[in-house]
Amino acid sequence: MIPLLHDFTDETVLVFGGGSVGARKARRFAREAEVIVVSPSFDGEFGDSELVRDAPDAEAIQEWVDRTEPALVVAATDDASINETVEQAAREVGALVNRTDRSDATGEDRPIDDVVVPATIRDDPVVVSVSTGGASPAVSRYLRQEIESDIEGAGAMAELTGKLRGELREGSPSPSERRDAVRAVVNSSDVWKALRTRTSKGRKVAEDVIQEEFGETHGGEQ
Ligand SMILES: C[C@@]1(CC(=O)O)c2cc3[nH]c(cc4nc(cc5[nH]c(cc(n2)[C@H]1CCC(=O)O)[C@@](C)(CC(=O)O)[C@@H]5CCC(=O)O)C(CC(=O)O)=C4CCC(=O)O)c(CCC(=O)O)c3CC(=O)O
Ligand SMILES: NC(=O)C1=CN([C@@H]2O[C@H](COP(=O)(O)OP(=O)(O)OC[C@H]3O[C@@H](n4cnc5c(N)ncnc54)[C@H](O)[C@@H]3O)[C@@H](O)[C@H]2O)C=CC1
Repeated sequence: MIPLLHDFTDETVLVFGGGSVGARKARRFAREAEVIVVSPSFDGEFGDSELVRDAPDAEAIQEWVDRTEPALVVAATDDASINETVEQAAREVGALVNRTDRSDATGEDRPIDDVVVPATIRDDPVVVSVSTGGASPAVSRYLRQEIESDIEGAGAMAELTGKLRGELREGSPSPSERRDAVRAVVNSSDVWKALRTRTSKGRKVAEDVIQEEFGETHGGEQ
């Protein structure tokens, strides 16, 4: 399986099943997409999702999919045959489908076939995702917890170097000088330390690193 990032802004995610799994997926996608959850009962927090109380049969499931034109359909009911119907309806319209009751782990012949939802750590705009390709979600959860503290400051670093590379692009450095300057900032433990301690010095420390880098680059070989 190959990871991709997908922008769900202005898109619809249609979730069937309002149990704890449906709720978890709904909360995740509601931060960006319009989420509609269809289920006869609801258990948990669904974020900003629209909740529709209904126990749709196959025909009604297809109608929901046709009407809402979702980018992604999540099958999260506790009924495998309903989840199968949801998957078929999603495929009918070319939507992505997430079968929450599928994995490659069991050795049974029920492959994932489409998308899995990874464990995710955010320090915006940085996002780290962990997947076991469906083999063991508990491992994804464990690694997510392990990695959480490692990426502290990464969001601030991405924002800072994003700005700096824009500024360098407007200035005179060549693309290779620019790359070296940005790499030097990202590799600098002083900059990371400044960003992690949230003193406002991060930018100043980064500028010093760039200054030093250009001094060396101009003096040495390219
Ligand atoms: C294939 C996949 C499809 C999908 O849902 O996208 C899937 C499928 C299944 N999960 C099951 C069980 C559990 N899932 C979790 C937790 C998470 N599951 C997530 C994703 C995925 N789960 C996809 C693969 C991801 C990958 O590639 O690793 C996470 C990462 C993301 C999220 O859901 O938000 C989230 C952690 C988030 C976090 O903490 O950060 C725990 C842990 C716990 O709850 O403590 C358990 C209990 C322990 C265990 O069983 O391992 C079962 C068995 C159900 C049963 O036995 O009935 C199935 C179905 C099956 O195996 O048949
Ligand atoms: N991917 C994951 O991370 C995990 C997946 N699972 C799988 O996900 C499934 C759901 O798990 P839970 O949320 O814990 O189960 P649950 O039993 O709490 O929730 C199932 C929901 O589906 C609803 N439902 C039943 N018929 C429906 C229909 N025709 N249309 C729409 N909704 C309908 C029920 O009312 C209920 O709200 C489990 O069967 C299991 O296979 C379980 C744990 C983790």
